[in-house]
Amino acid sequence: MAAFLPPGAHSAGQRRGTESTSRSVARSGPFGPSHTEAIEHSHQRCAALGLSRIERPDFSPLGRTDLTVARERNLRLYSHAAPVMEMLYEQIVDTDSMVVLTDATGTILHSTGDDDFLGRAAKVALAPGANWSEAAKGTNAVGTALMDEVPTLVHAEEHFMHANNFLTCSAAPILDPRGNILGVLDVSGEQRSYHQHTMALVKMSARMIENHWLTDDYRNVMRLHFHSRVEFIGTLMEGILAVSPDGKIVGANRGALELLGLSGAALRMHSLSSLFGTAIGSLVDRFRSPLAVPLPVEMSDGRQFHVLAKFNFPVWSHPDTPSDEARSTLRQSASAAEEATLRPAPAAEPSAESATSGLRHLQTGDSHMDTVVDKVRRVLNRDIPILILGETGTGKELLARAIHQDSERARQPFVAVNCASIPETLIEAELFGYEEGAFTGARRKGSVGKIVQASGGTLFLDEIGDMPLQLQAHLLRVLQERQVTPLGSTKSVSVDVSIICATHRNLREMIAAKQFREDLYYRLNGLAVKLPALRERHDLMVLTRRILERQAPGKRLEVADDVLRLFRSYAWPGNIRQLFNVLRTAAVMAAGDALITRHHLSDDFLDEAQRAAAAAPTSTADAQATAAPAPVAAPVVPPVAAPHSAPPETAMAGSAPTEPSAPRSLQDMEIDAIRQAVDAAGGNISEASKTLGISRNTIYRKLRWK
Ligand SMILES: Nc1ncnc2c1ncn2[C@@H]1O[C@H](COP(=O)(O)OP(=O)(O)OP(=O)(O)O)[C@@H](O)[C@H]1O
Repeated sequence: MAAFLPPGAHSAGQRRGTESTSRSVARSGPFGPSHTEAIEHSHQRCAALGLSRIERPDFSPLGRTDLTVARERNLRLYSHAAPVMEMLYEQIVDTDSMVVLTDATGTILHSTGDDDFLGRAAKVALAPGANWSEAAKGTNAVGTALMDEVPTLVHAEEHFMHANNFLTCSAAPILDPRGNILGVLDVSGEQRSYHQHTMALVKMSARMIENHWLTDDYRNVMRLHFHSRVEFIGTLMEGILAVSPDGKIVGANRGALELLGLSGAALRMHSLSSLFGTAIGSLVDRFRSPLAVPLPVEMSDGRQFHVLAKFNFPVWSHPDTPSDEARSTLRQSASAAEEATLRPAPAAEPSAESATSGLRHLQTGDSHMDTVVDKVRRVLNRDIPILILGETGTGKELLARAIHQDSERARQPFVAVNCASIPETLIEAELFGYEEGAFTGARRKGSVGKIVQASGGTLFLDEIGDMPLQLQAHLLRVLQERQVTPLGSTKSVSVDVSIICATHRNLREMIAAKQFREDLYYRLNGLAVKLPALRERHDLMVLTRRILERQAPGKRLEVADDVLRLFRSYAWPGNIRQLFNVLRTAAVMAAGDALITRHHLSDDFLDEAQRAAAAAPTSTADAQATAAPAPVAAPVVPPVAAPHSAPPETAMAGSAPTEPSAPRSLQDMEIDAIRQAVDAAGGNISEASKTLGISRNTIYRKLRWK
């Protein structure tokens, strides 16, 4: 008997089905044998985990703050997914259904759907904040799609927990161009609302999000749009490859993997010439013209595709770019060596990416940040592991990316692993990879793991403090031996990765509490730098301007004085991420207006900021003096909020008029004057330099923290 029932024949069967065990899942139900097999495997996993089928729904979703943090962490995913979710919902409106977006751990970030159904769904915790991983909810489309990493339908009684049997759910994982899971898109509905087209819609929608993500990630490198049928280029069915300036394949969408029949890891071994027998120079030549038509190419096994190249990088017009003549000679036989010849000299080609994302872009007038950047620059390319400390949202990942971007490894992958967001049981496999069939639930073909994926490039281990203790020993071994042995394998793979770690935790305290290995700590901590909290920074204005310019390019949005005062008095617990979110909303709300006022701020933020301002009549700078933040860029973990440890600059910052006046040096007063001028000029250093009658360089020099 099928444990699930075809649409329409639900009630009696459903009651019968509630008594079934995993063995009673259909041998071959209406959805086909491979579907049935996947559900059976999932049920076995759930049974092995000791889950109960009659468990009551877990109503302990994330608290509001944790959900906010989860949402903020996944803001980029949501910004790509939101319009697609809306469109998807339009297709299923009034069908007792909802659209769900989860993060990579299965935590629901957002949902949209029919009101009645949202109410029913909430009764089984199918609502934002709840986690729908298999370990939490048993077999379900989101959790099982995350385990199997493929689009997954779970219908009615196929759900492991009986409470969920009224649902039919179609979910597709959303992957980034390097194959990392970003989250899951799901349509869940009343099981009677099952429609066979739903899964196709979900898959197409996930693909749309992935394609947007890829285009966004690689807007500064060449993108190849291809298909075996020329009319499919530009549709959701097309393959997209991202090609680095030296011809390496650095990213691919799902369509590309399917069309080429290659895994992401296999594709990364290819270059443009080994794949399509063509060199990047010839594509640049051909597709420089907007009228160029797709180029037919042939793979070494005889398969034919049509290729359209898109690029917008200035690097190709650089004088060092080979001449057309040189290119045409090289074009005769496109080998990897030739591509290397085509590569412009590294020193002469700052890519468009690095033009907006390198370390210098983090220097926005805050002397703490200048010190951090200065320290980091000194160890760049020296094979010294960097440990980035700082509160959540202070820009740790951004700094790590900037370090990679400015390093000699910039052309190689930057692979980020968030040790806190991967379930503990999966971190080991995720990092070190695994052989085919290494453990239950492993993908059939095995996986190379993030360390190997980062080979030649940078591995960013975010939230390293959350890495389980036994894995710390494994990681230490890998770092010492520079060899990885995938789970279930006896063969080691040599790796060359630059390591950057980050954490908001106090690792020293964790070492004292035996939660973090001291030997690993010293291995990871070649240089520790601490990013200042936003409330400690003195470039709020510049950051605000910069973020607004990004959010509303060319609109020259200004911020009303009282809003700026509010910003300055607020403590920004979510740091730059929170500022970014507040401004993002404000920029949208202010569409058509030139000035951001309180009306454009979300009520939530306004309430909180006003309350904070009322409670603390002095400025944030005053607050800094009392909060005594930790010194920046300390060699090892500095004591967070250690009393009386304020660095000299903090003391300066605390010298607002309301502060009981301690004797101040001429130098302090000079710096105050500069800060005021920079602030009055809205962060515009040139303008401030004119007002003060000193050069821009002098301003930068004076503001640098010594
Ligand atoms: N200097 C900056 N200029 C503009 N935006 C920034 C800056 N620093 C950080 N941001 C933005 O703030 C957000 C958070 O940054 P990021 O993810 O790097 O912080 P984090 O410290 O790694 O956070 P978490 O600890 O939660 O992982 C991102 O949207 C990032 O683009």
